[in-house]
Amino acid sequence: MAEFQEVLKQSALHPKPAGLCLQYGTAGFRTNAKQLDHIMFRMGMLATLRSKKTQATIGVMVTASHNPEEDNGVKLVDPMGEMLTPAWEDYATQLANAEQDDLARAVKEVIQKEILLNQRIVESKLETFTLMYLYYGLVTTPQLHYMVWCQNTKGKYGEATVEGYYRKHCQAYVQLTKNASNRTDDQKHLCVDGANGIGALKVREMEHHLQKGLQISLFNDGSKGKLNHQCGADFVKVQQKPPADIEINPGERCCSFDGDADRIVYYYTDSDGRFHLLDGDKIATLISTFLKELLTQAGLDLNIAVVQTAYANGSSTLYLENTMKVIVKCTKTGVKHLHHEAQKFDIGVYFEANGHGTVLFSQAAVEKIQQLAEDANSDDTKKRAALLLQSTVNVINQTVGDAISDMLLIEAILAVRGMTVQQWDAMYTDLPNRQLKVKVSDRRVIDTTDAERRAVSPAGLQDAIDSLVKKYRQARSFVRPSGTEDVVRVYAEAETQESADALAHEVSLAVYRLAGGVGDEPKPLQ
Ligand SMILES: CC(=O)N[C@H]1[C@@H](OP(=O)(O)O)O[C@H](CO)[C@@H](O)[C@@H]1O
Ligand SMILES: [Mg+2]
Repeated sequence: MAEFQEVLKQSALHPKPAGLCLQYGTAGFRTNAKQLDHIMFRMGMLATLRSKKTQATIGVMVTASHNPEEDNGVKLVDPMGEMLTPAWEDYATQLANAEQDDLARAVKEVIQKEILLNQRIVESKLETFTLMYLYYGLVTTPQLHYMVWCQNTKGKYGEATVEGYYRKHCQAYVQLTKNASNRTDDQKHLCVDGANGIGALKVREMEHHLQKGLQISLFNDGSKGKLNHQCGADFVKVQQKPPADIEINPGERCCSFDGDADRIVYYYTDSDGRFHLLDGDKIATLISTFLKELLTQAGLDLNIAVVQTAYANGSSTLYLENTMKVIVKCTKTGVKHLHHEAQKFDIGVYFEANGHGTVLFSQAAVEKIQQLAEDANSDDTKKRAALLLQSTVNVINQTVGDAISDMLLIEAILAVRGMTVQQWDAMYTDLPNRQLKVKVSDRRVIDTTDAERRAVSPAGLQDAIDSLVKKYRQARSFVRPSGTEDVVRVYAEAETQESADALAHEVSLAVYRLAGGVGDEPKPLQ
C-alpha cells in the first residue's frame, strides 16, 4: 500500500539526469543502464495506474533485449499479454521526462484523464492505491507476456506460472510430433545459441518436458560470454554469419535467440563453408505453408495472411503471393503494427525479417478447428489435419513473438513434414541485400509513407532513390528513421550482392547529402 505523497517522496531518491529526454518506443525505454534509475521507478508508478485503469494485472519487463550488456530497458505488458496501448506510451514518455518538481502534476494528469475521469481530485485525499506485486524473477519477455494473459483470463488458456508455460507448450510439441517418432537422434538434434541471455537458462529448465523429442546442444548459455556479444539473433541476422565460438558441422541445424528470447533465426553452413540464414521471412513461409496445407486437408474455409514489413526479402513476398497464393500485408516496422494487422484475419502469421513474430488464431478459427477435431464423423485425413492445427494453436505463444515457442513449432513442422533445414531453405532463394546506417543531425526530417517504403521528405530524396534503383536489376531500396537508435536505416536488395552493396551505398550518400548527414561521407563497402 502506498500513499501518493509517499510515492512522490520516494521518487526523489531516483532523480532524472538533467537534460535527459527519452521516448517510449517500439522497445519501451532502452538505453545505457546508468540512465534508467528514474525510468524504472516511474514505470512502476505507471504500471500501477494502468492496472488501476484496466482492473487487471499488468506486466513490467526489465530487459536489454538484443542490445549490448551495458544497456537495459523496461516495457509494460497490457492485460491480454499485448504491448502497451499507444495512448499510454505517450503517458510513459511524459512521466519519464517530467522534471522532479513537475512529476506530481504529470502523474495527476494521468489519474484525472484515465482513472478518476470527471471526479475532482482532492489534493490531500488522493486515492490510496493498493498494489499486489507478483514477482516472477528471471523469465523471458514472452513468458511474462504469456503469464499476464493467463492471469487476466483466469487460467482459461493455461496456468500463469513458468511451469505452466513449459507444460502447455511442450505437451503441444509432443502431440504435434507423435507420429514422427521414427526420427533419428540426428534429425532431432538442434544447436541453440542462447545469446548469453535468459533464453539459455529457460531452455535448460524446459528440456525434460519435451520427453526426448528434441536433442538440444546449447551454446552461449551465459556461463562465460557477454550478453549479445558476437552472438544472438541480431548479430547473426545483421552480420549474416554464425556466432563466434560456435563449432558447427556442415549441414547442422542451428538457431539463435536474442537476449530476452523474443526473436529467433535459423541457419546452417553447407559443405563449402557457405553460411545460409533462415530469417523471419523464411520462418513465416514455413509456418504459413504448413498451415495452408492443413486447412486444405481439413476442408476448413479460414483465411490466412502473412504480415511483413518493408524489410522482408522481396523473394519471400513473391513466393508467398505468387506460388503459395497467400495474402501478404506490409506494415510499418515494430511488432505492434504487425500484430494489429494479423488480428484482422482468421489466421495471421506475422514476422519481422529479424525473427520476431508469431501466429494469431481468431476465436472463430479456434472454435472451428476444435469442432472438427472432435467431430466423430470426419474422415481420417480431416481429423489428422484438425488435430495438428489444434496442437499448433497450443504450441504457439499468441501474445507476442517467442523464440522458444517459435522454435518448438518450427521443429515440429520439420518433423511432421520430414523436411531438412536445406529443403526448407530451398523454398525460395533470398535476394542479396544490405542494411546500412547513416548519421544525420535530426532524423525526424525523414518522413515516410506506404508502410515506410517511400520517403515524402526531405524534398528530392525519394526521386534520388528511384533513379538509383533503376540502375540495378530486381532492385528495391528504402530509408526510414530508426525508432530505437539515432540513425537513418538504409535497406537495399538487388540481383547480386555487389549490386545490393553498391545501391545501399549510393542511397546512403543521397541520405547524407539531402537529409543533413553528420561526420564523414559514407564510404563504399569493401
Ligand atoms: C530493421 C530492424 O530490424 N529494426 C528493428 C528495430 O527497430 P528500428 O526502428 O529499426 O530501430 O528494433 C525494433 C524493436 O526491437 C524492431 O521491432 C525492428 O524490427
Ligand atoms: Mg528482444
